[in-house]
Amino acid sequence: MASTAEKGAPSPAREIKTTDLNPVLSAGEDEEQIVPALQSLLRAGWTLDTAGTGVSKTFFFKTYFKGISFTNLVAAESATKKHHPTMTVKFGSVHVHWTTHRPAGLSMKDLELAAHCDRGAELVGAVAQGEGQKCS
Ligand SMILES: C[C@H](O)[C@H](O)[C@H]1CNC2=NC(N)=NC(=O)C2=N1
Repeated sequence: MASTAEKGAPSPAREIKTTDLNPVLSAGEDEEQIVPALQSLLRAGWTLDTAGTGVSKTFFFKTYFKGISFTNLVAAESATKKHHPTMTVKFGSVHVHWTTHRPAGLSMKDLELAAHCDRGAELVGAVAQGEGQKCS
C-alpha cells in the first residue's frame, strides 16, 4: 500500500525528538533550557550544524537594500549583547550563522539571537525562498 507521503499528502507534523538532535553545548549551558529553544527554532526553519555547535538560516528579501537593513538590525542587537553572527549577504538573501566561540559550542545566547533574527526579518519583510530578488 502506498504511504501518505507517496500519495503526495502533506506529511503529518512531526515533533522533533531530543534523540534526533545532537547539540554540542558551550560549557556551562543547561540542556533542559537549550533543547526546547532549539526545537522551536528548528520549527521556524533554522538548522543545527552537522557539528552540533551552531544554528543557521537563510533569509530572503525582495531587494538588496532590505537584506542590508536586516543585517543592520542584527548588528545592532549583536553590539548590545556582545555576540556576533557570521552573515553572508547575497543578492536576494542573507545567510546567518550563530555559534559561541568561547567556550566553544551552542549557547542560549546563540538561540536568543537567532529568535531575534526571525523578529527582525519579519519587520524588514522577508519573503519565501524563490520570492527573493533575482538577477534579471
Ligand atoms: C569579549 C566578547 O564579548 C567576546 O569575545 C564575544 C564577542 N562576540 C562573540 N560572538 C560569538 N558569536 N561568539 C562568541 O563567543 C563571542 N564572544
